[in-house]
Amino acid sequence: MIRHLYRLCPQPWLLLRLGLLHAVLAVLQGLLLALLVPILRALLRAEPDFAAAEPWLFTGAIGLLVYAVLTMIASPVGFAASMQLAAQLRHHVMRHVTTLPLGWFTADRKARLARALTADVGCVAQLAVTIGAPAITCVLVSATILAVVFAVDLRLALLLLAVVPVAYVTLRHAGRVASAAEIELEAAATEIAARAIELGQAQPVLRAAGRGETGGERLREALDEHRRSYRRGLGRSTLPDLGYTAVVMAGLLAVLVLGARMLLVGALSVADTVAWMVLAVRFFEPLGALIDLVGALRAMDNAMTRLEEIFHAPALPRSADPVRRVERASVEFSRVSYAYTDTPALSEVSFVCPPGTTTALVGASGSGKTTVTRLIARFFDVDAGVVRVGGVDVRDLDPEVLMNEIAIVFQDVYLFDATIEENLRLARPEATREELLIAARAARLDEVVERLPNGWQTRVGEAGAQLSGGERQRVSIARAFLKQARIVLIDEAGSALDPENERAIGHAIAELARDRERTVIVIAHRPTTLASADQVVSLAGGRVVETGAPDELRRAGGVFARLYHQYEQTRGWCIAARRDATRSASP
Ligand SMILES: Nc1ncnc2c1ncn2[C@@H]1O[C@H](COP(=O)(O)OP(=O)(O)OP(=O)(O)O)[C@@H](O)[C@H]1O
Repeated sequence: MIRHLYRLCPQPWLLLRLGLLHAVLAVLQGLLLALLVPILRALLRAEPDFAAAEPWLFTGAIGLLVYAVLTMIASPVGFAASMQLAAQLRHHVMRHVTTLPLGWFTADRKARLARALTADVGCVAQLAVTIGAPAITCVLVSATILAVVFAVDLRLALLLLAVVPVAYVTLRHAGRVASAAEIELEAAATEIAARAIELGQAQPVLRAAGRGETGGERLREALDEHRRSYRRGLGRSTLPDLGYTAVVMAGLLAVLVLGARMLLVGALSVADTVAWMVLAVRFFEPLGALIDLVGALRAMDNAMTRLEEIFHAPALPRSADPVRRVERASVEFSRVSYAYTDTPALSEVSFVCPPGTTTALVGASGSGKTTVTRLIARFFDVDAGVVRVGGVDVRDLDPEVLMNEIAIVFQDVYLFDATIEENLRLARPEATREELLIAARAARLDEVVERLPNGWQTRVGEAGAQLSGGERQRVSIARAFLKQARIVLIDEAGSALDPENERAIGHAIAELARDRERTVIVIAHRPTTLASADQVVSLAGGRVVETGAPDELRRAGGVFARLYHQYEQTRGWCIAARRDATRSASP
């Protein structure tokens, strides 16, 4: 367990100091109790010898003073160690998960991550101090008393020692049972977290289906299972816990009976018998307390194992000598294949986007367009082939350099619950006010900001809920401008936006593409975006079926021509529908 903790906590100095402090306190406590032997021998006799007891009493008083001071020091050290450990662990986990491929983030793993950052880190940081330290004290107090008794009376020491292996075996068994119960309970708690997240995310769907109130069955099942796990765990732990307590109590009873018998037969003096009884009680008392600590220690060990599982999730490999400069903003796919599961999402995909051009990716739903953009941003690594940015394999590029070169405009833009300015500055925190305004103007975000009650300081709400989908996308496009990334990946909204957002976003994308320094790759749905692209890459079933200039492909009458026709028709219907709606609304 200590090795476990050391592996997880790379700077364990505070913890080490705390452990040492508690070890000293425990040994001191044992030695102070040992003073009882000479003190009682001097005082419990027909004519008490105060002079003989005096130096021991004085030593005891000094010892108690030192003990009190060390106890006072231990408390803030424990608090600081717990805080430091929690901060280190959380930092460590967060740094690692940012290097994981996006495929790692399944719903269950996200729930596990949430539990790891809250419950597991909290458990390790708190228990290492509140349970680890008392456990050291319990073991060392008993060990010191045993050593003292060895020095005073070998027979009594051997008697105490005889209890230790039996207690150890029963304690180990109780610990194992508690550990298994904790693992089961934590799995049930993680399931609750996953179902709660799912219930929150699925609210719009459930309400649309009229099941807003009844849609929580899966969460209810998870809660019931948690309750059952808890009960099962309690049931399983009761007997081993009682077994251990019985061993300790039996040991204490045997020792007390033997002490009384030795007194009666004259083998022990009254003073030694009283000292022996006190030492025996103080030997067994901490041993007995270990049963309450062992469950918590096992829980802490399990939490560390779960944290380690996250650390063992393989990060995207980093080149030992990464390329730190991208010369050209070109993007190239060379016979790229990729599969999320068994079915390939992309097969042998090849195309080139020269620097400063705009490439429109088209294809039916599920044809692999989003996967292409994810591979450029290296959310995952290809199974075969190579993705190159500026002529360099993205796996050889420094991840930070790659991310600096790329800006992504998703269809569903996630905004943080902060002000609109803070959300924009995420792209470049050091940007000047002037740069912020230029980016906002280019993305037509300035019109949105003007309308908001607190302008730039308006909070956008959780996940940006205060803004419409189109407005959120404008924030995302403004981020791309502000970042001055040379490669921009855009997933244009497929569903119809309101006319104002549609016009604004159309202009903003055209503005992005106008810059001849910038390479734009857009999953395009709007005929104007398609028509203005330098080239079109048509995908079907994860393969490239056509590449060429939009006009050429329209004349060729293939996949692109069909899709283009469909998009035009959809737009036509939308415009007609809007016109009808406007007419019927007018008096
Ligand atoms: N995270 C994932 N896990 C498993 N399979 C996935 C995942 N994401 C996409 N796929 C599968 O990979 C294939 C390509 O998906 P992709 O999202 O790239 O298509 P797309 O052309 O962007 O579709 P759409 O236009 O509907 O967004 C599909 O068969 C899809 O089901």
